[in-house]
Amino acid sequence: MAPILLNCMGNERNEYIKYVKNPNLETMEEDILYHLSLSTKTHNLPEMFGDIKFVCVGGSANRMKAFAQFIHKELELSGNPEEITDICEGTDRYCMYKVGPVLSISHGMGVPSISIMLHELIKLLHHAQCQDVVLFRLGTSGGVGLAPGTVVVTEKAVDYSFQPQFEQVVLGKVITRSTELDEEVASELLQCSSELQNIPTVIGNTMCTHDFYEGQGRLDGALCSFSHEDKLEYLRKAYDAGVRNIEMESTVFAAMCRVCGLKAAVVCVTLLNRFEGDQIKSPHDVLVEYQQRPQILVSHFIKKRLGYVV
Ligand SMILES: O=P(O)(O)O[C@H]1O[C@H](CO)[C@@H](O)[C@H]1O
Ligand SMILES: O=c1cc[nH]c(=O)[nH]1
Repeated sequence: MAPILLNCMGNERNEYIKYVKNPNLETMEEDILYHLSLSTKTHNLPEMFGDIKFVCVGGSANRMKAFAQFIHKELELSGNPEEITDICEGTDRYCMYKVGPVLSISHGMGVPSISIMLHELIKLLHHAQCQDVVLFRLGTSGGVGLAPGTVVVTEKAVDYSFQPQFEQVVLGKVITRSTELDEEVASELLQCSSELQNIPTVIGNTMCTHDFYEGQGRLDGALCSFSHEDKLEYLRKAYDAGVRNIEMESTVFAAMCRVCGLKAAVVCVTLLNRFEGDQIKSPHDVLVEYQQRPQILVSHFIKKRLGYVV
């Protein structure tokens, strides 16, 4: 017989939801999701979030608010999309908007920032007893041999040595986790891109770095310890290993979702071709339009899954 558990508001539920992999959580009276400004005691998480089916994350708070407003219109939901409220307004670390079955959350820049958000988000999905959730990272990136504005659906999220792995230091020891993403979701996204106009999309490997400048082989940081030739050689090696774009969160995103049994995809637009330069020179309106491309693609995916389009 399945064990009887109490959910976060004290009601019975009779099956384990396996999104978290931490037995300590079961013994805690209250779980405070500090950086999201939510808690199992002060919020009815199943009521607030139990119907979530899609979670979209991205670095910038403005982008994730714009995405929430966009998906609100696309799903033709009632209410004014301009009036959606930030669920995490009690903190300025992250923003979070819920639009029907879609949650849109910002994660800031880099692995430490997204990983804190993911710990609390995954616990939130667990406490809310969400089922069959798909996560997307909607980001920007530097292209490797691609025209600016190309959307890359990540096949493998790889580290600086082009390996599909994420290394985390735990109690002074390095733990290595696989960064495999969901193949079915990636191929469904590619199919979606073929049904849309003006969303040039490729599938390829995404390299995740811990820095935007030296870590991505840029010559224009405050520090630079290598030559133009060294940079091009590294980018050529990356290209030969299947890397088509570079960003700063994909490996930990893929690794944490995978361990927790959550289907996930990474969809990033390229802002420049790194073989041609380091500075992002496109005008603001062009960059805004580029950033909408992953949103349009993922919105199409969501609408297809929900039966809005066939
Ligand atoms: O556009 P976002 O989602 O922030 O992603 C990319 O942009 C930031 C660097 O400018 C890094 O966080 C990188 O991963
Ligand atoms: O070159 C780029 C552009 C956006 N984000 C990155 O991490 N790198």
